[in-house]
Amino acid sequence: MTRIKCCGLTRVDDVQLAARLGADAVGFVLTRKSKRFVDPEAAARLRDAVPPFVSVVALVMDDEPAYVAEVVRVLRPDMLQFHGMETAAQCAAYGVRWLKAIAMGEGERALARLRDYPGAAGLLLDGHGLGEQGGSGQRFDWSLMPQDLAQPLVLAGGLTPANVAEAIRVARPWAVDVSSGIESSPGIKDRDKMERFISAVRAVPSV
Ligand SMILES: O=C(O)c1ccccc1N[C@@H]1O[C@H](COP(=O)(O)O)[C@@H](O)[C@H]1O
Repeated sequence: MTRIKCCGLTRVDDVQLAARLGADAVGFVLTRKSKRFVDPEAAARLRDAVPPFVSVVALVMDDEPAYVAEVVRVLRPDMLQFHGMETAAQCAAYGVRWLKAIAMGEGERALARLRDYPGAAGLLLDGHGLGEQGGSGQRFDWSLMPQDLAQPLVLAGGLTPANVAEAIRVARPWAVDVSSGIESSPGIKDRDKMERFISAVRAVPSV
């Protein structure tokens, strides 16, 4: 069964809907560089709407260590997602399990970076280019998804209700992560798109 993370939530209703529909994780974007930014206190209020057994992921991107420490203190996320140029040592500095996003915009050349984060709980392959911002709906060549890594891989970037089943068949990820593909506008999730996305993932037979 492919796990599902819905990212970039800014409203309690969307958090509750994602959980009701069966999302395994919800993501809050804590970096001010994003159109989906929520501050640590607002994210903590959203967290209070997350039921048991649904994970809370806090996304940061090349943010100051003091700010990331504040996010950890106020929000108490289950996991941090580093979406910038952070090193493994920087990601590991907070005593919280972490995911590292790998920018797959340059195609095959990006694969070398997958070996740089042995301490990550998982690696998230996103369609943006190195040094560019994620969450922009860009996809990459799913056939580049490695099948021989020990760490769980999360597929992200430009996933939608219409393409996610095919993406899973090609890339065979541990989990998928979606933001813009289930939105009506940045940070505002669309009920119908979220329902169709989660149904499409669940309909793919396990391998
Ligand atoms: O969602 C954002 O605003 C964001 C900002 C900065 C870095 C990453 C961001 N989102 C992450 O990007 C991927 C793909 O998103 P999309 O489905 O293509 O819109 C996903 O992991 C989001 O968590």
